[in-house]
Amino acid sequence: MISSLGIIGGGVMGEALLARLLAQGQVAATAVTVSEPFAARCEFLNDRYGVRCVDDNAEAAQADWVLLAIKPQVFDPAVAGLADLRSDRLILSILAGVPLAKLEAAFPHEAVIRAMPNTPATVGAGVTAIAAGQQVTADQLSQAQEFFAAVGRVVTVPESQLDAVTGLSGSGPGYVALIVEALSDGGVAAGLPRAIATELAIQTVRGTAELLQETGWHPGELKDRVCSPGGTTIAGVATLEQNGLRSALIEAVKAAALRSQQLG
Ligand SMILES: NC(=O)C1=CN([C@@H]2O[C@H](COP(=O)(O)OP(=O)(O)OC[C@H]3O[C@@H](n4cnc5c(N)ncnc54)[C@H](O)[C@@H]3O)[C@@H](O)[C@H]2O)C=CC1
Ligand SMILES: O=C(O)[C@@H]1CCC=N1
Repeated sequence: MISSLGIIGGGVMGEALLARLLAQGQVAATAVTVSEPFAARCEFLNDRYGVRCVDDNAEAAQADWVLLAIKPQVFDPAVAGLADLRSDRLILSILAGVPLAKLEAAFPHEAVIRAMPNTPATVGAGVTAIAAGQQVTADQLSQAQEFFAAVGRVVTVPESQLDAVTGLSGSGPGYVALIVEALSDGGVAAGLPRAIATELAIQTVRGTAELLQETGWHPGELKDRVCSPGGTTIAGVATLEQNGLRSALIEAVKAAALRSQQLG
C-alpha cells in the first residue's frame, strides 16, 4: 500500500494511473494529492475520485511517492523548486524522452525511476517498461514494478532502450487505433454497416493479440495458418505488401523513437 502519492499533471495518463491504483487498492484516495493547473480538470478529478487536487506542484511533491505525468515540454518549470522539499521520495517519471540523467539532476538526492506506460493502462491492459536510476534500491525497483503492474504488464529494460519502447508500445495504441479505423473503413467499403464493421475490426485485433500471446506462435506462423492456398487472405496480404504496410509500421516506430530522443 502506498503511504502517500503526489501526481504532478492530472491529464490522460495521470488519471489512468490514478483510477487503476485506487481501484486495485494500492493507494487510498485520501492519500493522493494531484497538482493540475486547469481548475475544471481539478474539480473533475476531485469529484470523480475523491482525491485532493491543487494548483501547486510543491504540495503534491511532499508525498512519499511522486509521479511526474506532465508533458516533457513543461518539465523544467514544473519541477523547479521541488528538489529540496524532501530527500527520501521515490520519483516516478512517465515523460517521453526525458532521460534519467535529467531527472536525477532535477532530484539529486533521490531514487528516480523512468517509465513508459501506454494508454491501455486505462483499462488495466497496458504495458510499462521501466528503467531504474542510480539511487534506486532493489526494494524500490520491485515497489515500482508493483505500482505499474496495477495498469498491466511490466518489463524492466536498460534505459538505452526506452526511446525505442516509446516508439513501439508507448505510441503503439495510436497506430493500432488507426489500423482498427482503417479496417472498419474497409468493411464499410465492402458493404458492412459501420457499427458491425468497427466491432469486427476491434475483436479481430483483440483476438489475434490474445491468440499470439497464448500460443506463443511466431506472427508469421499465424499469418500462414490464415492464408489458404489461392484464398482470400493471401490476396489481402499481397495487397498490403504492395502498399508497404510493414515498412510503414517499421518507419513509424523509428520516427517515434527518434522523436522521443529529441524530446529529451
Ligand atoms: N498519452 C499517452 O499515451 C502517453 C503519455 N505518456 C507521457 O505522459 C505524460 C503526460 O501525457 P498525457 O497525460 O497524455 O498529457 P496530458 O496533456 O493529458 O496531461 C498533462 C497534464 O499536465 C497539466 N500541466 C500542464 N502544465 C503543468 C505544470 N506546470 N504543472 C503541473 N501540471 C501541468 C496539464 O494541464 C495536463 O492536464 C507525457 O510526458 C507523455 O510523454 C507516456 C505514455 C503514454
Ligand atoms: O505522443 C506522445 O508523445 C506520448 C508518449 C507516448 C505516447 N504518447
